[in-house]
Amino acid sequence: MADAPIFIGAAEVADLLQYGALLPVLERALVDFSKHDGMVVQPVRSTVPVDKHNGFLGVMPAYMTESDTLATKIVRFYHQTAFGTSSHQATVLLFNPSDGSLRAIMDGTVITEMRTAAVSAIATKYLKPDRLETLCILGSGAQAISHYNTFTQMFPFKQVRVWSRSRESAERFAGQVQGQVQVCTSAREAVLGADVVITVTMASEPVLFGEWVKPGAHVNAVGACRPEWREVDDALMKNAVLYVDSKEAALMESGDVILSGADIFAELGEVVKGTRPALYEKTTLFKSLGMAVEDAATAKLVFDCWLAKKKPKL
Ligand SMILES: NC(=O)C1=CN([C@@H]2O[C@H](COP(=O)(O)OP(=O)(O)OC[C@H]3O[C@@H](n4cnc5c(N)ncnc54)[C@H](O)[C@@H]3O)[C@@H](O)[C@H]2O)C=CC1
Ligand SMILES: O=C([O-])C1=[NH+]CCC1
Repeated sequence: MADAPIFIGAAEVADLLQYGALLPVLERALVDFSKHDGMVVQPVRSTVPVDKHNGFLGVMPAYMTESDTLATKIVRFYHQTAFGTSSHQATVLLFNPSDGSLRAIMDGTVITEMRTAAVSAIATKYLKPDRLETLCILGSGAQAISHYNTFTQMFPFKQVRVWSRSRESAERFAGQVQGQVQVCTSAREAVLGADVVITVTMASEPVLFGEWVKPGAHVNAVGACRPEWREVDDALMKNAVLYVDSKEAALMESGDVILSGADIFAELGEVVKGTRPALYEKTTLFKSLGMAVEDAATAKLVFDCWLAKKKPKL
C-alpha cells in the first residue's frame, strides 16, 4: 500500500522555498514547456465561474517527463473576500508519477505568490532596459508584496513607487514591506519615467496606458486572467513587443491579448532557451497568466527540500 500523503502548510512552504533555488527550477520549466516537443503535458487552465459569489475556481494539472513531475494546483480567485484576506487561495497536490499515488498535499498560496514573482523577475532579467532606476507597482495585494520582495532583492532599483485604488491600501503596503516606497496618488504619476512597471491588480478595465510608459521600459502584466478582463490598454499592447508564458493560454484567457488583437512575439521559455531574441532595447511587455508547470516544478522543489530536511544526518 502506498504511504499516506504528507501535508506541508504555508509557513513550512515559505520556510523551504528560497529564490536562489527557485529561479533556475522555473527557468528550466519555462524552457521545457516552450520546446513543445510532447515531453510536457499542460492543458490550458480549466476555470469554473462561481457567478453567484463573484468568484472562479481554476484547476491546473501538468506532467513534466524530464523531471518526472506530476502535480495539479487548485486555485480560487474571488472578487469579494473578507477584509485583509487574499483573493487567491491555492492547494497543490503532488503525485508519484510511477503509480499516480498522492505524495503530498501542500499550501499553494505561497507557491503562487513566490513563483509568479519569480517568473516576472526572470522576464525582467532578460527584457529589462540597460538603465534600471525606478520600479513601479500598480496594485498593493499579495502579488504586489511578493513582487516587491523579489525585485528589490534581484535588481538595484533606486526608487520603488506604488499606486493602488485607495491611498490607504497603498500606504498599508508601504508599511508592510522592508525599505522605502513612494506612495503615488495616481497610476499615471507612478508610471511616468519608470524603467520597469508591474501590474498586479484585480482590475477588469485598463489601469495602465501606453502613453504613460517610457519608451524602452519593460512591463510585467500579471493580472487580468479572464478573456474579457483588461489591465493594459490597446496602445501599449500593440506598441510593445509582446512576450507571454504560453501562447495557447494567452489566446484563450488573456483579455489584453485577445481584445487588443496584439501579435505575440515569443514565449518567455523561448527567450530563456535562446531560440527567440530578447528585444530589451524596445518597449517590452510580458503577459503572465500563470502556468501549471511553474506550480509543479515549485512543488517538487518544496517536496525535495522537505525530504532533505527530514533525512537523518549521518
Ligand atoms: N499571472 C499569474 O501567474 C498570476 C496572476 N495573478 C493575478 O494577479 C493579480 C493580483 O493578485 P493578488 O495580489 O493575489 O490579489 P489581491 O486581492 O491580494 O490584490 C489585488 C489588488 O488589486 C486591487 N484592485 C482590485 N480591483 C481593482 C480595480 N478594479 N482596479 C484597480 N485595482 C484593483 C486591490 O486593491 C489590490 O491592491 C490578480 O489579477 C490575480 O488574478 C495571481 C496569481 C498568479
Ligand atoms: O496562475 C495562477 O495561479 C493564477 N493566475 C491567475 C489567477 C490564478
